[in-house]
Amino acid sequence: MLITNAGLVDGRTVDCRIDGERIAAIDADLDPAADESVIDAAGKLLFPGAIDAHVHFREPGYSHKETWTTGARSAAAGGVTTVIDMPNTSPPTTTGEHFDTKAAAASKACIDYGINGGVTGDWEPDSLFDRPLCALGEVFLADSTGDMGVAPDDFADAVDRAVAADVTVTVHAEDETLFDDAARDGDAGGAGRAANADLWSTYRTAEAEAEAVTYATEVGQETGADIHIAHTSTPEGIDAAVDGGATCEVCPHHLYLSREDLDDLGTYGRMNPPLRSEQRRKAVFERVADGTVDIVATDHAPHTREEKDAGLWDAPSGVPGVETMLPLLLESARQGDLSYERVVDLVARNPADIFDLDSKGRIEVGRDADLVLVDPDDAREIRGDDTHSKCGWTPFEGRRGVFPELTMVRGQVVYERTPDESNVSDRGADDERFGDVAGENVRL
Ligand SMILES: NC(=O)N[C@@H](CC(=O)O)C(=O)O
Ligand SMILES: [Zn+2]
Ligand SMILES: [Zn+2]
Repeated sequence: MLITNAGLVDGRTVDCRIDGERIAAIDADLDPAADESVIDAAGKLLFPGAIDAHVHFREPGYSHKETWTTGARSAAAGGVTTVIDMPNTSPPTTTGEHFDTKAAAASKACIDYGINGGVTGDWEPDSLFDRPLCALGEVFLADSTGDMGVAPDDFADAVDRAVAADVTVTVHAEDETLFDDAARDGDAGGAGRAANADLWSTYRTAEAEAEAVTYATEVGQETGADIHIAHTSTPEGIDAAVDGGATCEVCPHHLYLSREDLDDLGTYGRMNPPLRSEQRRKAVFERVADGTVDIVATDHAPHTREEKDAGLWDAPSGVPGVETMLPLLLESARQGDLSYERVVDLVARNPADIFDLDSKGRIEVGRDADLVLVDPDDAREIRGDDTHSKCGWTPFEGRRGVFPELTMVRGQVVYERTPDESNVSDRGADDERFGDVAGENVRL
């Protein structure tokens, strides 16, 4: 297959030949062979497939929220060609046997995936490290969905094991002892409690994040571990990660939403760590735009509407995001708030480097043909109804995103949207098609 006249983020316009699963040639002018299919990409941008290093695809155990089929389709429709899945499923991915159960579920995905191992008081590191893990984590320094919080000493022991196995440790960094319990205990409750969603941000303090990041990086420096801090939500957390020699990640919701959105979102804006002030959000965005932050990943954490329609203290934490990450970043690039090169660094190049995905993350001869074709001017309204996650809602309703027209995993088309000239239509089932390629574990 030949993709012709494709714009790359470095400013070149190239033809790109795909042979089997790999990129075979990139040149200004390649002649199509007699039997070669050609995609004319004139006016379009070609990106390396995005790598979402932080998703919760929920199987096994919570397939009413998401499955590997629906999660992977949602990813493909958003230009994500590789995901790394977190261990807070049921059973949790804390033993070799439980890893195998998840691997069987993941084999239904139409995109590639890594499976992380998890840590609890009764995990089985021997059997777990025997399996093809992508990374260890997220290791929860505070309880979140799944109640997998670990004590600091258990964390340090787990990091030792990860160093011995030469595996990166992804950390959920919040220090529960610094939560503002008075915010929770003082809430009068009663009707309309969901309107108090801002209390979640008061409760899970910014200090709790910065303190836990510092602790995790200290353990990392003592042991020589590669520490990756998940979902940093504050400038203080990001700076503590950088100062401590760790890599760090920011989620789209902490980039594009703040406490000011909670009146509208209610419990649909409850996640861990929580939304922060508009001032902090801007400081986080600056650090993403200027290269301080290593990656953007989604923490795609779907829950059903029924589950979210509860009082603030009962609703589950987490929001979906795998389908809207690249579209939101491309809209920021369209607006001039981020460079296209930076977008590629954040969602492809850097996650590939941090998680040792050697065949991914760059458009280069010999690498996997994980590719995303985009019309950079085609911004559309984001609507939960149009997304493919089983949960069917998005915290970004009504915002704009630049969605892919075509997504390819190792040379196979996994998502295609028929281009629509009117530029005002929705994305909808009629003009979309999914391929049924089986994804592969990136560690096999
Ligand atoms: N972020 C969240 O609020 N929720 C995540 C768990 C997590 O990443 O902490 C989930 O699995 O629902
Ligand atoms: Zn987390
Ligand atoms: Zn998470």
